[in-house]
Amino acid sequence: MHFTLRQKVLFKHCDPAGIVFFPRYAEMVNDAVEALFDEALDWPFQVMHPDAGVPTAAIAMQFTAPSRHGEMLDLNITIQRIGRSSLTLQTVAVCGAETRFTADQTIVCIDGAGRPHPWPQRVRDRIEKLLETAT
Ligand SMILES: CC(C)(COP(=O)(O)OP(=O)(O)OC[C@H]1O[C@@H](n2cnc3c(N)ncnc32)[C@H](O)[C@@H]1OP(=O)(O)O)[C@@H](O)C(=O)NCCC(=O)NCCSC(=O)c1cc(O)c2ccccc2c1O
Repeated sequence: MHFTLRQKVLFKHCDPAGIVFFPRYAEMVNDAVEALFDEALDWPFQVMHPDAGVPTAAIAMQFTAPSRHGEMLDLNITIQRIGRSSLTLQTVAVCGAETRFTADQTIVCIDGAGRPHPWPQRVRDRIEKLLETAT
């Protein structure tokens, strides 16, 4: 694991059944990736834009147990692979010892025109350093 975002389950995340509605999980994953870029990679989205971006090219999610209002989730991100312009990540959301969902995702570094672009060397160096230090 390379980065964790702690997220309390809020009223806005829950459906009338009182459990997190799955699109809110996708937003939580994006929030965790945004925090990864800000806090671990020193390339905050607000600095990245408008000359670059990191859209999601592919994502698959598995939901293994429901989450309820007030619970605390840890979104644990593991960087799995860096390519020329792609980055493959896995986010596992846990509440205590229980896994609530897993997201396998590939993001792609793009330029201002929306085309794939190699990771800036400074960012690649930080990612490769993180890859050496998985916990
Ligand atoms: C993402 C694309 C620009 C890729 O374009 P294209 O397919 O033409 O690129 P290549 O074939 O050259 O591949 C480049 C690179 O990507 C890898 N890749 C491409 N597709 C996939 C895939 N389906 N699965 C896995 N990997 C893929 C490929 O292997 C190459 O890897 P290398 O490492 O070898 O370079 C284009 O497909 C595109 O524009 N797609 C639409 C993206 C989109 O609309 N996503 C959803 C909404 S946007 C979004 O969610 C979003 C979230 C954020 O957090 C952002 C943060 C900051 C900025 C923007 C954000 C954002 O838009």
